[in-house]
Amino acid sequence: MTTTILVSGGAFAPYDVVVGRGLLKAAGAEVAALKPTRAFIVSDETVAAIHGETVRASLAAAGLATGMVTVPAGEASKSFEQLEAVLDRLLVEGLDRKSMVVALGGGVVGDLAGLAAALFMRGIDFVQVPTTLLAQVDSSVGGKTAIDTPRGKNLIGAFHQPRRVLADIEALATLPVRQVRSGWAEVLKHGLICDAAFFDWLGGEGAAGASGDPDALERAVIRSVEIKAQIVGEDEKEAGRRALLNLGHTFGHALEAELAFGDTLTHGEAVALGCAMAFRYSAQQSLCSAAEAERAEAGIRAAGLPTRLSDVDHNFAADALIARMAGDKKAEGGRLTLILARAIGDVFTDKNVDAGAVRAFLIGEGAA
Ligand SMILES: NC(=O)c1ccc[n+]([C@@H]2O[C@H](COP(=O)([O-])OP(=O)(O)OC[C@H]3O[C@@H](n4cnc5c(N)ncnc54)[C@H](O)[C@@H]3O)[C@@H](O)[C@H]2O)c1
Ligand SMILES: O=C(O)C(=O)C[C@@H](O)[C@H](O)[C@H](O)COP(=O)(O)O
Ligand SMILES: [Zn+2]
Repeated sequence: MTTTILVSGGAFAPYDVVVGRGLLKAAGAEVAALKPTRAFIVSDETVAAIHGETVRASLAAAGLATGMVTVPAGEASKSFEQLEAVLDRLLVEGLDRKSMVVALGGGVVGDLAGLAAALFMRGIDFVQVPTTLLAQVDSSVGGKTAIDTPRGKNLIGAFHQPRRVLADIEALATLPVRQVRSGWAEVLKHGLICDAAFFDWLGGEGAAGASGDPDALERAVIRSVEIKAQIVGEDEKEAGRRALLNLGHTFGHALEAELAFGDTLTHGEAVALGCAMAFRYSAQQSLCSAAEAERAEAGIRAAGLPTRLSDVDHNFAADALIARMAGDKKAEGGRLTLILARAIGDVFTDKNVDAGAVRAFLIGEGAA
């Protein structure tokens, strides 16, 4: 059985997110239904070794000429170097404007392949086949594509919506537990943003998902995609409400950049820590109660995710973090923007955050 969630409402062509089991094997028929001249897989080396042949064979069986380019696994592949390598390969392979890029992998592959598709011949279609929990619940939906630079996270990119998303729950069976938890952070984030009952479920009946239970994972993916689809449909290009999906990211992206996008923190771990910090900062500013911030932190921690700077093996400097946060895409005219909380399930955008107050907060959190 599959569940289909429609993403629609903006200026973009509506598309389906299909969630279910056995979808990697069905990818050929799903892609062929979109009638491309050919399909070309972009993946990373780890995912290609595990799932590449299943998808390639499915595309071929559906009568599509196909091929594959891989990049090294990991965040470092969201780079100009790998973007250029992927684009060059698409040119060498002779893709045309009606060719389809198939992004097979986690958020790194989805963001990179999506940006390559947005740029190739000024934009060709792509399909997302997310193989991490994080990519299924978040990055494959909504059309944000990007690479990083040493100056910051996702600073070079484009909005380019996929034509379809195929989220195969079975693909998650091979995912290391650290990566399952990492995706769980973005699931928890969705509850924290706008669905307190969902947040409670994630810490109760649904908690088995954080250790890989497929039924709990499927429910978590479906609810997350519903939440994200609704927000993206209202505000594709983040003129307003979509910024709420950035809860925890202003802190989180600053931490990732300070760690040079290495392995110390995954994106999901950085978001988990960033969400806990956003709630604690909100409590410190008397925007939400201390009890609510503690409840948010407890829910994140229960999933085995970091919530404190002391959980990370690095000495962060408050001024360096503030400088990173000032370079965030939400910042306008040099003023910090943060997504803050009134309660679990009730967050808002503050575009006029006092950098001095954040600095004092960061020092209280243990930054130098
Ligand atoms: N575009 C968006 O809206 C959006 C949203 C959230 C996150 N992101 C981006 O997503 C990226 C993080 O994505 P991620 O957490 O998926 O990381 P990732 O793509 O690096 O994948 C994590 C690891 O899991 C491996 N892997 C993937 N699927 C596997 C499978 N089925 N079995 C075994 N191993 C598998 C990968 O090879 C990699 O080593 C970050 O760059 C983040 O900025 C983008
Ligand atoms: O889709 C969105 O909008 C999000 O903010 C989702 C985030 O989880 C994701 O990490 C996104 O890539 C961050 O966007 P950015 O604009 O801060 O780079
Ligand atoms: Zn994120």
